[in-house]
Amino acid sequence: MTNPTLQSLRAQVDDINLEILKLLNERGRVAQEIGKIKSLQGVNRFDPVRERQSLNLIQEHHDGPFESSTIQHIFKEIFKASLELQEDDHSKALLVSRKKKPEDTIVDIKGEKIGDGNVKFVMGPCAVESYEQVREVGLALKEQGIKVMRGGAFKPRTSPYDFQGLGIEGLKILRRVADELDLAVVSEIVTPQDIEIAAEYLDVIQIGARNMQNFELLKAAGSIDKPILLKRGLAATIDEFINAAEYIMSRGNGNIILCERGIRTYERATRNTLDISAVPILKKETHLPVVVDVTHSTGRRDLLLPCAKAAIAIGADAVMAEVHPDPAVALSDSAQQMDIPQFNAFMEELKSVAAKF
Ligand SMILES: C=C(O[C@@H]1C=C(C(=O)O)C=C[C@H]1O)C(=O)O
Repeated sequence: MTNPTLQSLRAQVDDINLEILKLLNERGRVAQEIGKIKSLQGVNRFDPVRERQSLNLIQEHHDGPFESSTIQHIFKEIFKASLELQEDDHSKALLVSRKKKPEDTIVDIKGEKIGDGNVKFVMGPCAVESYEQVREVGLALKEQGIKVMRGGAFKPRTSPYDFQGLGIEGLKILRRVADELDLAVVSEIVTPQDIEIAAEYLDVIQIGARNMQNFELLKAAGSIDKPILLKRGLAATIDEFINAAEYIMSRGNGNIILCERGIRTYERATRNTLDISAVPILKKETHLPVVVDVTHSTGRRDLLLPCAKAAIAIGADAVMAEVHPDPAVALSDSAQQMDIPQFNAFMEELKSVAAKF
């Protein structure tokens, strides 16, 4: 049985809620008017002095039962929401967001269109070691009809004593093989000074996980006319990742491919934890194509295929993985690269999966 007093008190609360609602919206409209005036005057919308005055006035009239701090908190939330209302949608939506551009961005890499609805593959050795090594992998890619080859020339390694890459020499090898075999090449650049020269040799410039928030590098990448493959930082949230892409786009370069490559968690069974749900989130929040790097996310050869299948099933635009003619003697990442027969088997299986999506 419902208590009649409780019922009538709840009816009162409902009436008050509606009154508060009406007043909040009225207040919102007034704040919007104030916002328009401020925008005409060219002054900052956020006005902490004014907010302090309002809080003081509220405090003077406040006599419980709520704590003063509770009231201050509630009103600060109202100020914050009013401030957001004053910002037009235009300034709130990021350039990389779907809100800003509903249709998919397709990144054209020498005719290979990433993000056109068909799954693509970006394969190649972890590091460029020699012309012969890159050419052998390039030929295997060609056999499989793959157009885009990856290969590290500047290698940001955890230990300073590990192989650091061949640098510009490595970029030259990539270019030579790419020209000979009509491939496109992706490689990582680690400092803004190298961007211009790298652009001469590469078709896509990669910004690696460790540099995802190297803002000067992002700005430099935004100022050139080359597609950028941006990897998610090892401990970056999706929001930070999206904002890193915004750095590039806000400088004028909208040809960006996002790469989920695993994040650091407590789990040690894999090198990183592949955040597979980041793929549909990024596709929903942004208009940029998304690739999944199954090699770096798992660090395990036996997991490359199942994770690549998952990536395709969940809507990734491309799969990235590492191939080496002889992984056992590779100068980096020998435990996770595929040899050429393994790569061929991997591709055969994936192509049949990709055909279903
Ligand atoms: C509405 C204004 O803009 C902002 C919002 C405020 C509010 O909601 O009370 C107060 C100050 C500003 O930060 C204003 O300046 O009056």
